[in-house]
Amino acid sequence: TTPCDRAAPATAGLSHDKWEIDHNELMLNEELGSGQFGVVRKGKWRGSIEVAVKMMKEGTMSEDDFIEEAKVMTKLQHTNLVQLYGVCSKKRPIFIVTEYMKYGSLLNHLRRYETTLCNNRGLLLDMCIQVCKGMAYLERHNYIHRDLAARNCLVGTENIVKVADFGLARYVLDDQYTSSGGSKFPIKWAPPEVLNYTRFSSKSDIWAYGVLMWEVFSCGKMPYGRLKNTEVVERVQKGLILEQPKACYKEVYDVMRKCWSHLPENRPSFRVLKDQLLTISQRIL
Ligand SMILES: CN1CCN(C(=O)c2ccc(Nc3nc(-c4cccc(NC(=O)c5ccc(C(C)(C)C)cc5)c4)cn4ccnc34)cc2)CC1
Repeated sequence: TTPCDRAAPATAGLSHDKWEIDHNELMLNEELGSGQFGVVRKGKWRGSIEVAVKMMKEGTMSEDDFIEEAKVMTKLQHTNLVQLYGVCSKKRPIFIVTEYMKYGSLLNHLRRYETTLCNNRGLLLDMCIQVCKGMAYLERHNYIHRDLAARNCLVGTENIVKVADFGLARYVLDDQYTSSGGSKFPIKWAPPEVLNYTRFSSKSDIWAYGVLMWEVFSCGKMPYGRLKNTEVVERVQKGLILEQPKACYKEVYDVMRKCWSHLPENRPSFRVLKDQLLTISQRIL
């Protein structure tokens, strides 16, 4: 028998609905911030496990569909994915309980530690590779993120970076966020086929990953600066792409440009990208 090389899922041993967490086993502590769905708080589960708890504001999410999907999400387990431990769905608001990441979003981390990080290109490349590993795992499981960006990745101890909120975008009810014409739609991370037909795929995640790499090597700058969404759509349709960040290796920028190929089929897969980035990092580090 092959040794099970993965620790038993943290949700193992729960009630028969192993994705259901008993809210009596949760203790809520300080607020970590608020997102699309309302407040997120730090917490303790079963007295010792540090968790982040998203308290879903009523009417912000199609809850029943999400609870159904949570069963699948809890099975997605990788060192570079923020682990979904489960949900408290027996009462409203529902809670989404995940592993806790101590240093918050990658975007805020890049901005907070810009001076040290921006001079450590090896660390920036390592962060990109970690995100790529998490995304290659999702790609292997035919799972599309739909809102990959530095703001939706999280940083833990020892500069570990994990992809968060994968697939969650499908359950947002706010059409300012879901429709490509809406004010909250992540236009600057969207490829032409998403802007024109909202056609999401792992290849649209690849485009977003290219923008995430640009964010990392720009230490948290806003892509396309202060350009309005309409101006960005026009540029992307014309094939104009983001410029090479100052701190960026030439070979790394060449990888970004491949992620921004106009046609999805001309973009690399995360599996291929991971090997390319590892080869570059071995050559330059
Ligand atoms: C007062 N202190 C200030 C310093 N501080 C931090 O900087 C800080 C430290 C750790 C943090 N950790 C986490 N923070 C969050 C968190 C915090 C606020 C907002 C959010 N984001 C969301 O709730 C959210 C994100 C994306 C989406 C869509 C569907 C649009 C893709 C919907 C909702 C997450 C989630 N986490 C999951 C695991 N760990 C964390 C967050 C912040 C902690 C608080």
